[in-house]
Amino acid sequence: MPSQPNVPERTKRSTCHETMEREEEKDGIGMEEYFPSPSEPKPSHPEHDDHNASFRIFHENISLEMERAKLSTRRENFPQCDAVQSGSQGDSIFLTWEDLWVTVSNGKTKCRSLLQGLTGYAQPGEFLAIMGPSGCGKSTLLDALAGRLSSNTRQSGEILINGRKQTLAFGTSAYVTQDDTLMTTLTVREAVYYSAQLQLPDSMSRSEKKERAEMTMRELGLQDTMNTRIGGWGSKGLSGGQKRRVSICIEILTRPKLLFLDEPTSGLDSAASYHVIKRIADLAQQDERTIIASIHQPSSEVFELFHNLCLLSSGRTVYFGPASAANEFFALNGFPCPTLRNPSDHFLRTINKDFDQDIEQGSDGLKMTTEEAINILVRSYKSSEICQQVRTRVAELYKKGGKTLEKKGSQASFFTQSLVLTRRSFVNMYRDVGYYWLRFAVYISLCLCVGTVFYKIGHSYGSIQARSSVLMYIASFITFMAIGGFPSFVEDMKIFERERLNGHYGVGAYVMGNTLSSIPYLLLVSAAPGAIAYYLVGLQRGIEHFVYFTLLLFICTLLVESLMMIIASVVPNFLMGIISGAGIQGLMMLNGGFFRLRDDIPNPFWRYPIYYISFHKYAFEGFYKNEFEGLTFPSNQGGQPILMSGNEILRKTLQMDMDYSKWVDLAVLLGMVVLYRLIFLGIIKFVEKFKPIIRALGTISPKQTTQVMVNPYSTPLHEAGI
Ligand SMILES: Nc1ncnc2c1ncn2[C@@H]1O[C@H](COP(=O)(O)OP(=O)(O)OP(=O)(O)O)[C@@H](O)[C@H]1O
Repeated sequence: MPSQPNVPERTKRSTCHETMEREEEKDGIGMEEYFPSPSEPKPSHPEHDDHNASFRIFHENISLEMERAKLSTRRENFPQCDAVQSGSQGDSIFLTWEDLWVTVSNGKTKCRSLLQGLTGYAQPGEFLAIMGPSGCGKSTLLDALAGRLSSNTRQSGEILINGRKQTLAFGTSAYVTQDDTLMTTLTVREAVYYSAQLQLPDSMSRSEKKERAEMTMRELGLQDTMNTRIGGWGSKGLSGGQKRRVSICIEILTRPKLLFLDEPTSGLDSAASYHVIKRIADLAQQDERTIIASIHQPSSEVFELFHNLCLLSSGRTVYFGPASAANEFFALNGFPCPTLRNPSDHFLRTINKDFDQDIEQGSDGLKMTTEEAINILVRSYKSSEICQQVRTRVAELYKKGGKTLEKKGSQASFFTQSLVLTRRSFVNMYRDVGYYWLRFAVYISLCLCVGTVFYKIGHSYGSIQARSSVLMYIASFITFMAIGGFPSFVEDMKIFERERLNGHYGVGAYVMGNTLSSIPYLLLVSAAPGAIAYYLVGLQRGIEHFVYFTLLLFICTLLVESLMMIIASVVPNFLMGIISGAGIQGLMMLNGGFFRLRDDIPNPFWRYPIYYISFHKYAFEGFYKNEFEGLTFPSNQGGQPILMSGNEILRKTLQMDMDYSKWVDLAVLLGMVVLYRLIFLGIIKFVEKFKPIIRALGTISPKQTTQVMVNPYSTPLHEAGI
């Protein structure tokens, strides 16, 4: 039996791992009884002899499989696949993880282990399948390996990429997540083609990119749905399985060196599953890519495409090794797969403890609970030769080392990325009926209402009050309505996050595309409804006044959208985001100088910082100056008919800053738009940068782990000399 280095004293163990270990032991069945180590002499008994003989054969088979796996990675000259991959020979990626624990804490005392001391590897040319019952930790393992664990988790153990501690970010790997985050308004062809343009190098011609996109779509069986819109809530388009294939298609366009797939076959029928997995397995074998995928219920044909299998149950390794040897491992532990059952079904049924079921073991049909069966397999695996070989391979890969990963990301230029993103975002917006056309209709209706309520406002004394009200309504409420775009921004942010993490484009190009694409629409909603209100109300005549009015309305709407983009990047939740946005705007509106004149505000906090950073101050000033300057109104003071200039009203009655022109107000608002967009850029750029730091703060080093929650296999293999 392989000795486990540095097994700590039981007394030192923390509550969390202690409970877990006790769970393992409570069945009271020693694994040696079921799956003796080949190195241990056993009493001579015909049955034992048979068992030992088959056991030896099993280990020989496994050794052969492992050797075959090693040989495949020793091939020095990886084939050059095509111009796009441009990966120099030998720059493939291998991953090793050792004693990997992931925990979440549900409070001060409770701690739950999602992954418990996993060790394994994934190497070029191989497809590693992660299987196990729902909730066993497959996605958590993928997230941990891809460096994408959520911040409430704690990780310990070592994950090495090419034998070094380095991060996988922005295009060094691709990750097809469990959820399909796609632009619902695009057709399949558009979605894939835009992605190809974003990711593939400028040196490739448009037709080559198109060809690559079409070929990949055909490989994934999407040829009949190319012109179908993806669809989403309220507009049915593709089926779940078709969306899954679009997500995979987008990520394999550039043939990434390391590909993570979380349940790539969910929603697919068995034939589609086979073809999709076959394509991915081909990618691994022919192109020497490293593929790690979590899979539910593969058919036997699909199962045969896996090189290695990692079988998990409640975060523990039930088996890690050649997929072809898993059946024998189960059989030797007394859980042979019935002749007519698919091996993967059999494995999952044996280790799924979510449902009450009895498992029969061995030829005598000894009945036991699933929990007991899992404990037998987990212990048997830990002490087995194959586990030892996996650990040896991990140590070998560690010693072998490899290249430090270069920052990859998109191979298209900033200009191409910005252009494609602008175009894509524009297409997405104008096809979005709710965001675009419904909002437009509401703007038109509201402006018609404004026009009819304040129709032909005139120049009487009373029109001063009416003018102030209508302009205040336009400056605050009409611009406030830009908040309605928030759900689209949240969806955009989800797509951005996926594409950004997979290195499809840079943050700068995204912000540029996002800003440019919204300009035509915002100009339209400012000009058309604005013109209706302007002329029905009878605001000051003159093209200059109308142009200023439209420009100001446009800048204010752009500003509110920019504010909502910032909120969407921080609070990616519809309800919370809309409430936060409304709250901020309400605060700014209140302190913008209309509801209470600046000098009358008693609290200096509202009177100074908030008043000056409130964009409503500049919006009110701009609209008022544009309207009142140059007009005269009769005054009723003392019953004498005196004419009062608009400037006087602004200065004396409304206490507005008249030291600068209305164009300065417009310029300040434009500056605010730029500032808000820069803040948005900073957040999405630096939040990503800070994530590894936040994660690192949450990461417990192996040393701390031994102190805090003693881990039975905490010494790295290479340090242990394995
Ligand atoms: N960030 C987290 N915080 C709290 N619990 C988590 C977190 N991530 C995962 N879990 C829990 O860990 C367990 C494993 O989750 P995971 O998503 O890895 O399972 P899975 O094997 O991929 O399941 P499925 O096949 O159903 O997708 C689940 O019980 C889940 O609730």
